[in-house]
Amino acid sequence: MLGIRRVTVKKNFCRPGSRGSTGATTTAQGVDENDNIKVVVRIRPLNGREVRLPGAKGAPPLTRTFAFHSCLGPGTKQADVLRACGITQLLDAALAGFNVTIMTYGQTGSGKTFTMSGREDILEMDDYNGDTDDGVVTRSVAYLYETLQKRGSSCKFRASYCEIYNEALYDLLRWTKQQLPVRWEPAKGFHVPDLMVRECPVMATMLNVISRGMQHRRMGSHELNMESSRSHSIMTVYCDTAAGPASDRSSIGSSLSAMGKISFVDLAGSERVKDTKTSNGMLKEAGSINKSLFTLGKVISTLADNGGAPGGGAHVPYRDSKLTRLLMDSLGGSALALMIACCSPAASAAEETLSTLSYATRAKNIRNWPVVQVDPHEALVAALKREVHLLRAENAYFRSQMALSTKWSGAATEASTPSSGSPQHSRHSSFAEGGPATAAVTEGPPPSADAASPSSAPKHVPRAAEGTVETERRLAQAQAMISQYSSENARMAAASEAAASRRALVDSDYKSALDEVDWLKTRLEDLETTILAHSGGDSERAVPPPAAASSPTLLLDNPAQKELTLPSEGAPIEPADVLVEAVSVLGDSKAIDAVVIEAAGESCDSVGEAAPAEEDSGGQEAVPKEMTIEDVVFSSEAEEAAAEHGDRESEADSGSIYSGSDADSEEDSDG
Ligand SMILES: Nc1ncnc2c1ncn2[C@@H]1O[C@H](COP(=O)(O)OP(=O)(O)OP(=O)(O)O)[C@@H](O)[C@H]1O
Repeated sequence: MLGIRRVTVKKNFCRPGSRGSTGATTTAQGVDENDNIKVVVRIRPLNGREVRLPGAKGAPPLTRTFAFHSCLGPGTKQADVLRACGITQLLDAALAGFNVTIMTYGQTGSGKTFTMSGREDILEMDDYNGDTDDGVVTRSVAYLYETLQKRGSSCKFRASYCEIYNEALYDLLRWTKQQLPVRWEPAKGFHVPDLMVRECPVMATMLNVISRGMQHRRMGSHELNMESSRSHSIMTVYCDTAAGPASDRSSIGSSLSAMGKISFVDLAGSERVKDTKTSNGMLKEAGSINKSLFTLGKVISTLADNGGAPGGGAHVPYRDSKLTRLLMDSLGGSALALMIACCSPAASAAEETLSTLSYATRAKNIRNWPVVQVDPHEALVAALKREVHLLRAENAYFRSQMALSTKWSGAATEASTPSSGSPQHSRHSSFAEGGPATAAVTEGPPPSADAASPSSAPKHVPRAAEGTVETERRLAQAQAMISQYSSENARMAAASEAAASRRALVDSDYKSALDEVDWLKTRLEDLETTILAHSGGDSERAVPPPAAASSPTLLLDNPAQKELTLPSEGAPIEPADVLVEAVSVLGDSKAIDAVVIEAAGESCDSVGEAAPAEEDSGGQEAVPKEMTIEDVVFSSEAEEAAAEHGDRESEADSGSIYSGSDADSEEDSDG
């Protein structure tokens, strides 16, 4: 655990819906024109098994201070959450045509589901009539219907409920094990075409949707052997406001329908994989959850680093996971977003709490560009502009990736010729040499008006009744650009993937080499230990070994060959020194091609230098001309094997000064 003693969360420096830190003006719906994601922290009460983070007793605590839009302590009631988080303003905005996302984030057991859903199981009871534990979803739904009733306006509500588990998306209103695809369409952005969307003319139907979704979530977790806490759930309420009092529509400035929607997202636990009890089956699950959350983190970081908008040429990896595809509009898009970061006050959760707060702090920097979803044509133009912008950023990203790959593959890429016709070459040529699509995109007319960044997007969409021809022209232009970018990006994505897999191959080779080096080091250390043991340990090593009669020797434990005579004359070399040096050579060069042996101020290479073949005194077989690391290692293995088989007697018989540790130590101490 980190040395965290206390995490202080400062309360309320900017109330949601009020004039924001950006200084932007606030509309009638309490929505800033350039509205950062709102982040609220909720800390749940301790449960009976937990211990609070240590207070100020004893050593002064290390304190990290965070600031959020609002902070709800353990005493906050469920009934107060809507108001304290500014959710009622977001719901009003949804009724006025904005897209709204409310998500809970935090480690497992931190209170995400409690905050979002309360106890949804009781919704299924016949006599349900509201409950003190009701969560954000149920209370929001009640607020929506009540507000409409009070205003006397009409709104067509529809709802869908889905779940992402192991990067597979399931419909919770029509539970089957069938996975649904996520698709992109200019008018809708990323969406799930086959998801069931149920009309909810009355609140009871909406509550039924919620309870049915929860029921299927539980059923899914049973049938797919999953834990619901390991999945992301998204409940969406669509609000199509057709008509109403003029006051409701004044800020929209349109007599057309407003098409708002609210997505309630209960994210999977953010705890790290190492903390999950991972059996083999669970590893994939943890990885997939992490992939979604990891990608969410990357998206948030990229957006936060780019001033909150998907501009600045940075590639925002929305497409890397299903979750981020579906949340694309909520992060740096035209939606209003609220993140409720849930934390545990327990000492055991301090590290995760810190991580959650850091994550939430980054999310706070993301700026969205709320746009009322009013006119279908204008909405389409806005969506296309954003798509063009994102595709352009993605295009630039793939180009940089391909440039890297090209540089990396070097000679191999240069060697390919136009006539080779290999897929690799054709991909390369379309990128580097400018295929037709590339040329069309990069050399085409500057799409300034149609591919403007979100910063130049209209803050409020003007009436769509006029300028239909112009709109159609812009639509056609944007669609043409998108298809160009899409096809080019698809080609480059494939090429980038191929390059990545080649890189992965090399990485894996490199890793194998490193593993081998590690293994060799271990074996060398084993050998050193064995030799030390045989030579009587450190105390004996302090005593210089007796001078050899002729040349330095390094012992091998092959029973048939006990000594290797080195080519140079001089004092015998202590095996441990030789081995230490060998290790350092391996460590430095990561190559197993030489062992430098230092002895008596001299050095000689034992590997690569041919040592004269000699017969040992026993007239046994010749000593090999070269000694390699493998020789040393294998001799160690042979020695261990010999030791295991109680073969030490024969080693002692060989007359080696390093064999037969007992005998040696006696000899040395005598000496
Ligand atoms: N604010 C709170 N007040 C009282 N009890 C709470 C509060 N928040 C959470 N709890 C309780 O703590 C426990 C864990 O909460 P919950 O299941 O919501 O966590 P979670 O973050 O959704 O976990 P997971 O990711 O595993 O689903 C539950 O028993 C819940 O009732």
